[in-house]
Amino acid sequence: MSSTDENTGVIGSIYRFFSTTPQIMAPKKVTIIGSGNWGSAIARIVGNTTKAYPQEFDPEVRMWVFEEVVNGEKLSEVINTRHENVKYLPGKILPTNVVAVTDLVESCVGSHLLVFVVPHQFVKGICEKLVGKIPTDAQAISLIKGVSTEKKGGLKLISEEIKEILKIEVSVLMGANLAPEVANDNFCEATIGCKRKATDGPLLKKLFHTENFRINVVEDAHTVELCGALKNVVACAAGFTDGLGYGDNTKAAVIRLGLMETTKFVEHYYPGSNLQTFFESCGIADLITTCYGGRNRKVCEAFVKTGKPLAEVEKELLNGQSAQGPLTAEEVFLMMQKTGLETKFPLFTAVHRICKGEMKPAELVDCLRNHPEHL
Ligand SMILES: NC(=O)c1ccc[n+]([C@@H]2O[C@H](COP(=O)([O-])OP(=O)(O)OC[C@H]3O[C@@H](n4cnc5c(N)ncnc54)[C@H](O)[C@@H]3O)[C@@H](O)[C@H]2O)c1
Ligand SMILES: O=P(O)(O)OC[C@H](O)CO
Repeated sequence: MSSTDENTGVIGSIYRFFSTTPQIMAPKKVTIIGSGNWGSAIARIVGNTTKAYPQEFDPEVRMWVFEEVVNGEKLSEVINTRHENVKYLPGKILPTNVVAVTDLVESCVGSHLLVFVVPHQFVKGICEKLVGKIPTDAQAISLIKGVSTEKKGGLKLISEEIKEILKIEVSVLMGANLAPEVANDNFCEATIGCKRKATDGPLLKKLFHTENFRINVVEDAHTVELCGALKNVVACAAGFTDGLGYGDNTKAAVIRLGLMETTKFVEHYYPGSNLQTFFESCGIADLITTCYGGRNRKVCEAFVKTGKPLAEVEKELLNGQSAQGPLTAEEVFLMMQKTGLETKFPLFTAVHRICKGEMKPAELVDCLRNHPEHL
């Protein structure tokens, strides 16, 4: 269009109308990528908030389901007819506007808000399948607690992995959120880490904030995400000390030393983090809940008590759910090893070595006793 067309006649009027009138945004379509224990619990919230804010969100929420057959029935069909994820969140009804879709690409086509909530080892493969299939102006929020499985050294967050592959903005949501308790509508808090807090924060908050799920939005997204990932490693240590028969004082020491290592780790990889972020739900609160009530704790306690391999106890205790701590401990250890940092993080390192059978669980307490925080 020439500058003359912009200023004169009917075309000029139309041009001026569209360039001066605020754009009416179409309601955004939301897809939940994942339908495990947390994916299903969050679908109960997102299904309701999208209905409550029709100007902001399209009320139909698609949920990508990794198909499996449960008691002779396809899980996706059970979800779409009885509105219950009978395998990963039995006994809790999902809102009827949450629709299970088994084709990943189909579940995301036209969606402007992608909620990633799968065990972290599956993220890369999922994102690669979505390249070129989602709107270029889509954004994502990751609820995944883990780090990238990329093993070439250096640290890569899950949000960075998603952003790198899909070229979209990625925020995170972490917090003290045991899925069964959230699905029970018990009061709790969560933290959204959003680098574009002013522009994206309000919409993301609307998608998750409810009476019983209180959201705080902060800009320090790297810290929020790393707190979520590393607390799973600390939870393993808590499980080991539980398995060894130590009490709550020992667990409190695990939590405190785990927090000290977490702050140091974040400071090493993302200098300039905000100390206040560790006092959000994603920080100290998640450490507490996970070290008392989480699956990582449970599996690691049973590992010590039974002497069975971790994979076996996970299978026996979690019915297809996944404990992310041992894998995260390995990924974190490999990153630290590259730069000779492992001695500075003895708790993280010990968790990895115990999971791998290179160290006896009982040696963890020596490691806590000689922790650099006591020197
Ligand atoms: N469960 C919780 O209490 C909770 C709370 C907060 C955050 N999180 C985090 O949320 C993320 C997802 O956890 P979750 O509890 O929803 O999952 P989950 O532990 O219930 O994992 C099972 C899910 O993995 C899927 N799956 C299995 N094989 C797959 C494959 N090859 N490809 C893709 N998916 C596959 C299953 O279909 C199922 O949906 C994790 O990072 C976890 O740390 C969990
Ligand atoms: O059951 P876990 O150990 O995966 O922990 C679940 C949540 O992350 C707790 O906030």
